[in-house]
Amino acid sequence: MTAMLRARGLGKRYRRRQALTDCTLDIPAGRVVGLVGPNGAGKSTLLNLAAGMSSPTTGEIEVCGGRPGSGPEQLAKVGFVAQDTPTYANLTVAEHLRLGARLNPGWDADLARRRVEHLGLDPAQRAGRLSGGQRAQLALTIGIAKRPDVLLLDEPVAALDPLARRGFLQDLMETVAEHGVGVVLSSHLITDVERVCDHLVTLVDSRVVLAGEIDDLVATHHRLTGPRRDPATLPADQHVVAASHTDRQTTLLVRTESPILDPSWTVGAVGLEDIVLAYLESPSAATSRPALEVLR
Ligand SMILES: Nc1ncnc2c1ncn2[C@@H]1O[C@H](COP(=O)(O)OP(=O)(O)OP(=O)(O)O)[C@@H](O)[C@H]1O
Repeated sequence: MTAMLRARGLGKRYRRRQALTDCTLDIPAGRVVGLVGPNGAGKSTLLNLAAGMSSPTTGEIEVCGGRPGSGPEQLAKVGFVAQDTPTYANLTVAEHLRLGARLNPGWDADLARRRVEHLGLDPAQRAGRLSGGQRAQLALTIGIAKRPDVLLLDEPVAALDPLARRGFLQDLMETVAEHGVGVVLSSHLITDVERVCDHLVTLVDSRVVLAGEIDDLVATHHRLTGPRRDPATLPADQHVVAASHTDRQTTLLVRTESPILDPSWTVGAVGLEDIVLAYLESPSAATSRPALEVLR
């Protein structure tokens, strides 16, 4: 099956700023991918490259088997809602939907109308008069109604209140279940990512430091607690992501595919948020070792 997103040595440089470095990814079709990382890590840069809004400085990227932005067929496959949720201030909600219908061959007018009704958006209201969250919902509605194979969403829930956020994520999951659309969404809310995504890509300082199926990532990371010990003495297949010590005790976050057999450790499970935070907190350690890629 054609990968939803495939990148090889992908890099993007803006003058003196390296925004994405040597990014290599293989994301299978139909996944819901959470793209996480600190401010300025390169998330929008990766989404813009995938949408064909900018071109790579180095390497290559394919989305649904095609080069981003390479023609009408490719453009129809990809829905993109940029971070600033672009809408036309002087066009009404209804005019946005008419424009969407005119520009997109696969437009689902019924879905768009139902979603606007459900959100309580006034079709006669100009987009410039909508609240930030309502504008985001309108942009998202257009992205979904286009019926793309892949939907790229740059911080889609950032402007939404908690109820609207939950509603949006539910709608998104329904769309995924009904139409099998793949999604890449960037977010700072790891709990949201854990709830709706099955695949994770973590960027730190322009590099991918952790990528893979979320279930696999959670299954291969463990918290070890035991008598104080130098992490360098661990077996080679136990990769230490984070370490903390008291006088007598050592606590480690390790990644390993193998069972932990050493009886001096108490082994505990680690949630996705703690795993991601550990990688974000130690960017130097993350960049000095190869990114973990767990693929089934
Ligand atoms: N058009 C541009 N011109 C120059 N530098 C840019 C441009 N776009 C992004 N950058 C730089 O590239 C780096 C990555 O930015 P990017 O917007 O991809 O980060 P991000 O992970 O999406 O951040 P955030 O979470 O704050 O949205 C940053 O250092 C940013 O300043």
